[in-house]
Amino acid sequence: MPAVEVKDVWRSFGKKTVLRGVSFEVEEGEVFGLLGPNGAGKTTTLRIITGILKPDKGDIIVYGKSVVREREEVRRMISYLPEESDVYLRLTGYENLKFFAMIYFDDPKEREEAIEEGIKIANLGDAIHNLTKTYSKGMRRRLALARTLMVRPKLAILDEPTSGLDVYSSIKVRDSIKEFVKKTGASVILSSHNMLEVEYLCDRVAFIVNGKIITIGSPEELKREFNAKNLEEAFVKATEVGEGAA
Ligand SMILES: Nc1ncnc2c1ncn2[C@@H]1O[C@H](COP(=O)(O)OP(=O)(O)OP(=O)(O)O)[C@@H](O)[C@H]1O
Repeated sequence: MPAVEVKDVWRSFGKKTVLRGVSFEVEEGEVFGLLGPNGAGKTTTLRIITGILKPDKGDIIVYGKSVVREREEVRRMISYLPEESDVYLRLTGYENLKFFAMIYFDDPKEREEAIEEGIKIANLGDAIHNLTKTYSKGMRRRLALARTLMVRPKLAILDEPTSGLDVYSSIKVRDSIKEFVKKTGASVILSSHNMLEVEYLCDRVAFIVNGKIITIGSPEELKREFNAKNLEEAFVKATEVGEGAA
């Protein structure tokens, strides 16, 4: 059984159809990337998988449970890093982690373990005890990622985890994601515009254009399929075909 089955998902906003029958599967322990031009429907797809948005048609099955019919059960398995996630600026990094651990866990031991895990993932050293309003963008993003992963979800959904970060912060974020998957065996679905990131992190990638999946494969398979030197070239070739066809 796949960890996640996205089945023929459709979604419109007003008259605009944004997702047109999106389907894909993600295995347990797999990092799956959604790549597509601006406005292709990546964030909408991710938000529908989390249950924040409802599909007009279709369903998503997460570890055997339907997002549409068993939303609460699914939500307990998922943790979501939105593209614009921010942290509470009047709290320290540590207090941010504690706050989220308190929302998530009733058991004090589980809470403490999550906070410890969050401190490790954020890897901010003594700055974890500083107010987050003094943090750089990269430090805030690492804290937001820590808060997302520390609760050990079975499925982490990460919307452009390194968007706007410099190369050093990006490397730290990517390494944390890799480490998380290795340690927990969880699945990850992420969206990104960064081809290097996708090649480094993702076992398989879906190219999405105009709300439709054009192709799915490992970075190596996609390069072969489009006779491309790198994923960027494969992406350009695939999306030109997709946009023309749409
Ligand atoms: N709540 C909403 N109301 C109306 N239109 C929306 C809403 N959310 C998304 N859209 C539209 O749906 C389309 C897809 O948006 P989405 O954010 O899913 O794309 P994306 O692939 O994540 O883009 P980007 O790479 O720019 O983040 C866009 O045209 C967007 O304007």
